[in-house]
Amino acid sequence: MAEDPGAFAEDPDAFTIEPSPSGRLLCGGCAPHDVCRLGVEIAEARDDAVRFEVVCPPFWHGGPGVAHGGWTAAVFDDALNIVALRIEPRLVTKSLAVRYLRPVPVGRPMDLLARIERHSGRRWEVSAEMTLTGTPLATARAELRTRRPHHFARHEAWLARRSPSPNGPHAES
Ligand SMILES: CCCCCCCCCCCC(=O)SCCNC(=O)CCNC(=O)[C@H](O)C(C)(C)COP(=O)(O)OP(=O)(O)OC[C@H]1O[C@@H](n2cnc3c(N)ncnc32)[C@H](O)[C@@H]1OP(=O)(O)O
Repeated sequence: MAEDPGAFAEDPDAFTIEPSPSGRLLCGGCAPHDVCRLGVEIAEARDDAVRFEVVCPPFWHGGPGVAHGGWTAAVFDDALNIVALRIEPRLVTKSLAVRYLRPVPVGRPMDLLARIERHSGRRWEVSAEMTLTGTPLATARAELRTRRPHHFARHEAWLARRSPSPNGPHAES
C-alpha cells in the first residue's frame, strides 16, 4: 500500500494495493511489515494468471504439521484478488468457495496458480489451485466485484448509523 495514511483517512476510497518498498503486493495489514505474514509470494505473472509460491508458517497450523483451513482460505482470497488486482485495483471479494482435498502441510513450499475465468463489468470470476509436487491439495473459486465509488465511506456511514443510541441497541439498517 503506497498511500500516505493521512490521505487514506481523508478519502478511504483512495485505498488500493500498490507495490511495497520491496516491490511486493501486500494487504493493508502486512504492508507496514513489507512481508506477507501468510507466506504468499508471487513467482510468475501472466496477463490472466499468476503463479505463487506459498508456505504455511508454523503459527497457522490447525493440527500437527497441518495448516488451519482458515489459512488456506485467506491465502486463496489474496491470490484470487491479486490475479485481478493487476488489471482492476479496486476490488472486494463477494464470495469464496474452497475445496479442501488433502491436508496442507506446514513449512513446505507449495505452488498456487490463480487465473481469471470471466470478467464482465464489475463482475470477476476467478479460480485457483494449490498443489504440492503436482498433487492438488485445495482448489477455490471466487466472485469479485469492482468497488463502487465511495465503498469505504459508505461503509463508515452505515457503521456510524449503527452506533449505540439512547433509543436502544437496534439502529436503522
Ligand atoms: C502476495 C500477497 C497478496 C496480498 C494482496 C492483498 C489482497 C487483499 C484482497 C482482499 C479482498 C477482500 O477480502 S475484500 C474484503 C471481503 N469482502 C467484503 O468486505 C465485501 C463485503 N460485501 C460488499 O461490500 C457487498 O456485498 C458487495 C460490494 C460485494 C455487493 O456488491 P453487489 O453485488 O454489486 O451488490 P450491491 O447491490 O451493491 O450491494 C448489496 C448489499 O450490500 C450493501 N452494500 C454494498 N456496498 C456497501 C458498503 N460499502 N457499505 C455498506 N453496505 C453496502 C448494499 O446496500 C446492499 O444492501 P441491501 O440492499 O441488500 O440491504
